[in-house]
Amino acid sequence: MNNVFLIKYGEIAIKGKNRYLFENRLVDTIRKNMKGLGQFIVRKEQGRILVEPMEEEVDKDLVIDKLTRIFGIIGVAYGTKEEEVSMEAIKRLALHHMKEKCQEGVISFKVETRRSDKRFPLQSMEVNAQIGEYLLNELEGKVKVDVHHPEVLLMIELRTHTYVYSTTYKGAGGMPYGTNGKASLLLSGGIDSPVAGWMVAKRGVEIDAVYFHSPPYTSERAKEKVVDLAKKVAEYTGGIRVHVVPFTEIQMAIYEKCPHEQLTLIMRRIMMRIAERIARMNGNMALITGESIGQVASQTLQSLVVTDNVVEMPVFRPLIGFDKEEIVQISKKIDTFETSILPYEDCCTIFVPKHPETKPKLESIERSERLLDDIIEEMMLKAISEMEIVQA
Ligand SMILES: Nc1ncnc2c1ncn2[C@@H]1O[C@H](COP(=O)(O)OP(=O)(O)OP(=O)(O)O)[C@@H](O)[C@H]1O
Repeated sequence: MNNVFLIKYGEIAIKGKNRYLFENRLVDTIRKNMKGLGQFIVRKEQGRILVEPMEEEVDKDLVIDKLTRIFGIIGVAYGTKEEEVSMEAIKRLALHHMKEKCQEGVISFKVETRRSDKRFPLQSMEVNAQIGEYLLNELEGKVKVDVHHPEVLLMIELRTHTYVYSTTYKGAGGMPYGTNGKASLLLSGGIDSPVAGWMVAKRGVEIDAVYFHSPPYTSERAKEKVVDLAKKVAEYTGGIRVHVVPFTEIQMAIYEKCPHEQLTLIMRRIMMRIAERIARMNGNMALITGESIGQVASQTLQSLVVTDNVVEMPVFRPLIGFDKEEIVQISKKIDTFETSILPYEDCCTIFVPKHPETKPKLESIERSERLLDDIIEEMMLKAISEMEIVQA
């Protein structure tokens, strides 16, 4: 009898001929994320992925915490396994499991069997009945069957081997990371952009991040905060590269040359242009931001349209229709909230105009940007050549 983690996956099971590619990717991600937690065998078996510890001592809670963060997994069960598929094997596992549950004070149970190996001579219902009866006899007086509200739902899975468990922990859902192309996230130190990145990564898109840093107006701590946020999101993805782009000179130039009510928008458009170039350098197909309609002046519909107009790549804004409270809820769930609310300055807030334009006209913004024509290309190239890449 061995301990085993059974991985249940959802959507990828319906991907037809591509199914094995998605499964293999999920197996790879699991292997990668288990590093540092011990030695494990990770393998596929008829619609499940099994993670088997090779050592006696594993921190079960830590492993479950890691596994339930991996995109593509909908549930993780911790149970026991016997090599053979037989009534004797099922009985050994079931009795062992229910004895442990009795010690925890459990008395009522129900047996449910999944028989993916149809060669097994008994039907699922017959297995349920026979194992139920066996447990009642073996644990006489200590347990009873309750088919409506059992304290323990004892699950038996008959695949190439026999598995028994009773608790399934909810997984992150979504699609296996890296199965849906690559995109660049414009990551600031706020609440929204880490959530936006997490949401797109959850759909299987591999992400890297671009952060615009404006020393001395933004401190080293502000930069570390952004890297910390990327690390939090990386707990779901298995690592994120953060491109830290020096932005002070560009910001000062905009401040000196352009109308102040247009500062934020022009700055945002230049951020987009630089991010698009970095994305191309990395073979990425799209940009991601944390904007939602109407949240601040630079996020009115008109502003978003003017921002998009400067790049060719599609810009994904997964939070577009979300209220702040809804975004906060997700950021708490994925554990970025506490870091996001740390009070370090943001390069956008420092140069914020007193009266920002809320209904910008593209022609007017482009006219102002022409004031930067003779310097901006060189400045953008310099910023990209001086950017620092931090592995989060
Ligand atoms: N310094 C920066 N570096 C990289 N991206 C940025 C930066 N500042 C803003 N962005 C991008 O622009 C979007 C809008 O920024 P803005 O400051 O208007 O919104 P916000 O509500 O503060 O967003 P967030 O909470 O993500 O900071 C952010 O979600 C982010 O994607």
